[in-house]
Amino acid sequence: MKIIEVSDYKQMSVKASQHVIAKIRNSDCLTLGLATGGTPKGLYGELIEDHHVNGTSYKCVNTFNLDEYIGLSKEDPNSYYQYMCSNLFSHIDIPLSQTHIPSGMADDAAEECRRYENMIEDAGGIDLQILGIGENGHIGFNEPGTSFQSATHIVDLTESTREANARYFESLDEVPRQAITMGISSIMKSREILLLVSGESKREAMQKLMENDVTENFPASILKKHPKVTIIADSAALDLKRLGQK
Ligand SMILES: N[C@@H]1[C@@H](O)[C@H](O)[C@@H](COP(=O)(O)O)O[C@@H]1O
Repeated sequence: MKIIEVSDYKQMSVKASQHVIAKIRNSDCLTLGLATGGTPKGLYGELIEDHHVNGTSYKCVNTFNLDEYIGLSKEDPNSYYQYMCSNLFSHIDIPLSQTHIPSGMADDAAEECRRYENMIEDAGGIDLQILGIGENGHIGFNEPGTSFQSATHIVDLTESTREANARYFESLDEVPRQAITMGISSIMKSREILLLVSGESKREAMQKLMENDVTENFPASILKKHPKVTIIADSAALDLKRLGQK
């Protein structure tokens, strides 16, 4: 894992956007894995600005999002579909038909998981996956204890994850209890991974990621086994002195 330390959230977003833009510009056709949450919002803002200023085009980019809440329709303001439209898709030239997010309203959620996993495979896999990390080490919505072999699947969200995400909802009661998420094996199949980590609330997770063994109790630890992971972390999330790296 290569770690790039940046001063703050803005610099993390700028650095990440440079990485993504270079990748888009250097490929004929790119498949991006996208994340939601507060962390990648700044990255998406930078991509939008670059699209307007420098004209980077997304006409040949395909996207697959990591996850979606079960029970929220595409129209729901808290769905990840809406998040992606308002934070990125509506502001760039990507055809919506090339963007993919699991459906949280499928009659048969298990079938939707299989369909989604197959779609990623049929598209030739993910070239670059953007990831954030939960305070408990979750990636996508893969909570501690998730099998490293897991493909796209249905998850019961932990109370701590529901509480962490409650800030986007009117109340904790409104936060869905389940989600569809790409599995750990789906994420690990990506050819490259870019993990973004910002803020003091992620410091403990970052420390565990650096120091702990690879264990299903801390899902992000699997990233140590991936051949091409770059972590861009700000100094609030990194405490390099404590980690003995400075
Ligand atoms: N499913 C998402 C994850 O993909 C994200 O990484 C995590 C951290 O969110 P934030 O970036 O807001 O801290 O939150 C959610 O649970």
